[in-house]
Amino acid sequence: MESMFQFHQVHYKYTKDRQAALNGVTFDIPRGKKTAIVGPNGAGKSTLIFHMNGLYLCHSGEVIINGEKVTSRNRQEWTRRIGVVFQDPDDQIISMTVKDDVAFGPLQQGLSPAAAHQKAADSMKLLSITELAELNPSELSFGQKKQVAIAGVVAMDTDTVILDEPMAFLDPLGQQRIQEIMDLLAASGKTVIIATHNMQLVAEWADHVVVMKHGACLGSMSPRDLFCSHPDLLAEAHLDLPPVMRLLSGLEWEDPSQQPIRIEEARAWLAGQLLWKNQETIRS
Ligand SMILES: Nc1ncnc2c1ncn2[C@@H]1O[C@H](COP(=O)(O)OP(=O)(O)OP(=O)(O)O)[C@@H](O)[C@H]1O
Repeated sequence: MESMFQFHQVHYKYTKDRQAALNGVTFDIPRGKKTAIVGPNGAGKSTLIFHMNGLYLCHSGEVIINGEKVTSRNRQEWTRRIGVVFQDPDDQIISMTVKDDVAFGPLQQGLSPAAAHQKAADSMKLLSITELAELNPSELSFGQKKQVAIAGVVAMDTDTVILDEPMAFLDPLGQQRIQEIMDLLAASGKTVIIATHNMQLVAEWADHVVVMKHGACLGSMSPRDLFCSHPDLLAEAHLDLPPVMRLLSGLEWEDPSQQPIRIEEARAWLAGQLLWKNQETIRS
């Protein structure tokens, strides 16, 4: 599997007197797949994301994007080529109207104003936020601002889209719409990466998962391997099983000799039916 991102022993400290936010992080993220970065608060997920589009340069180690090392010379190119939706939309929204804000990224990429505004209109339609187009972003709710920030990145039509906590503050309909858009982006061959605390979303949606804690990568694997074979890693990162898997982990036979098949296999099979039904069938 080809890698879109390779992190090798990456270190990053915000200030000299504080603990490193990234402390020798090594992992790969596959190209053209759906990856989730998980971990408790302060694990370093957002800091990792800031390294994925050249916004931050690591203090030691290397970040390789699409086979090319990120340096001070090429970092700005990655900012145009990798679309990132920040956790806080207020860090991202800068224009006086929603439509200008959504068109900002395509304009920065060099599109004509007419082409950029067409991309913006298409993107707002996709997110069902066309009615917000003429408003000033400062008048919007947090969830609406998040949708505007996502529309701005979708309008850039980059090969890789990274979303930091894409579902935070969205209502169920808004969450469903964003998940559909994440699927649409992935189905068109893009690499889609999210940082999330939502383990059900990881189980249902991701092909690959990176587990972070205290600025270190504890593991990089498929969700199935994480949830079925490495519950120890979940516990170490203070993460929970998805609700369906929690239910299955309570499944016990009173007399183990009466078990029709091995309990681990039964759980894995059921999880496969409930969570990974759209993905390759679970190994028996
Ligand atoms: N601007 C900053 N200045 C100083 N320290 C920072 C800054 N931003 C983050 N940190 C520190 O870096 C570490 C990693 O933070 P980061 O935001 O990357 O974690 P996270 O996994 O995204 O957390 P969350 O799930 O809460 O969003 C934390 O210890 C945090 O306090």
